[in-house]
Amino acid sequence: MKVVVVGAGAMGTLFGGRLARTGHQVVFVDTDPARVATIAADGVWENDTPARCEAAMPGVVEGEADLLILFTKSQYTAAAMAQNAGALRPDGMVLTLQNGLGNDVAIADVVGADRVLVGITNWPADLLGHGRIHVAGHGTVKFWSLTGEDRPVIHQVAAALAEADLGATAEPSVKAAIWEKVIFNAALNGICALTRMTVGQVGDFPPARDLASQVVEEGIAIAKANDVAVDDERVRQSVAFAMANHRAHKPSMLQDVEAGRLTEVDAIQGGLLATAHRHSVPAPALSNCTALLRSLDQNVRSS
Ligand SMILES: NC(=O)C1=CN([C@@H]2O[C@H](COP(=O)(O)OP(=O)(O)OC[C@H]3O[C@@H](n4cnc5c(N)ncnc54)[C@H](OP(=O)(O)O)[C@@H]3O)[C@@H](O)[C@H]2O)C=CC1
Ligand SMILES: CC(C)(CO)C(=O)C(=O)O
Repeated sequence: MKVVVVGAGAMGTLFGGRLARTGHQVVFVDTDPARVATIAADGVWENDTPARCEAAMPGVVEGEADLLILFTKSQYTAAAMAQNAGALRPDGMVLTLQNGLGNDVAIADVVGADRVLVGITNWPADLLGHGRIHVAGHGTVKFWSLTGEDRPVIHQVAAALAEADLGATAEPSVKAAIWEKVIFNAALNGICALTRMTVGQVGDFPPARDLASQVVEEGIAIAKANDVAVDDERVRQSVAFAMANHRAHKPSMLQDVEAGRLTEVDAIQGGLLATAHRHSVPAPALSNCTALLRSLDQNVRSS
């Protein structure tokens, strides 16, 4: 396959690098000229393992790609799609495994719902420098078509990701998994970003761990009020699993805070909170975390 990875950060580097190592032609697209130049010259590196690939600025690649994998932060989804949809051949597909709610719809607005594959991943990747990542544990990928239809391309993409050792499965009931992930991220990414603790440190410190549990319980109630059949125990277990096994990982939202970037609060905590308001579900812990994260973003905007 010819694959364009839009967003050459932590996750783009992981997915693009592994696909390149299993024989796919991978082009990274990123807005940072220094990052693009470094990847074009040196390829990408996962720990000590390199992969050769191409790199380009947005809007330069045209017309040939079978698959575009979007790994920008959610606040840049619409802009990144507007700039890079032309990289796809007319029936090429877009895969989003980004965190948060609403990325799928923003992509469908540009290419049409029948060209969108949507899902989740819990691979923990930390960006060390341009084209260089550390992967703090193992993860999986689940996705399906946005329209819900079963199509051969879903299985072709799943096979390519599985062959690249990304633990991918095609999963028709992905909607519940997406909500379970957003609840997980609202709790863990938010509290790690606010406290600057790693996942393991939050798990070890009872006040932080209890706050994470409150956000999880509120998130479960919000999903159910919105008629999404999340599995309560699976959400709790996923948080406990990350606390035990992804101990050193700095969630992507903490990486944003440390780098002085805007966070994905509007797509993650904000997406859940808007749903809570629509269904009049009380969510005091989520609401307070959202206000604090939006305050951090406000600092970034005014600095
Ligand atoms: N890191 C992780 O472990 C995980 C992350 N995720 C999710 O995956 C997504 C990507 O996260 P992550 O890889 O950590 O993010 P990063 O911030 O590391 O990477 C995103 C990259 O996209 C670039 N970018 C921004 N706008 C555009 C654009 N218009 N066109 C092309 N590139 C652009 C950014 O540049 P710049 O920095 O200059 O803005 C940056 O290099 C997020 O939704 C995140 O929540 C999901 C699971 C795990
Ligand atoms: C890896 C994981 C699951 C940890 O919070 C994540 O989604 C992130 O860092 O954004």
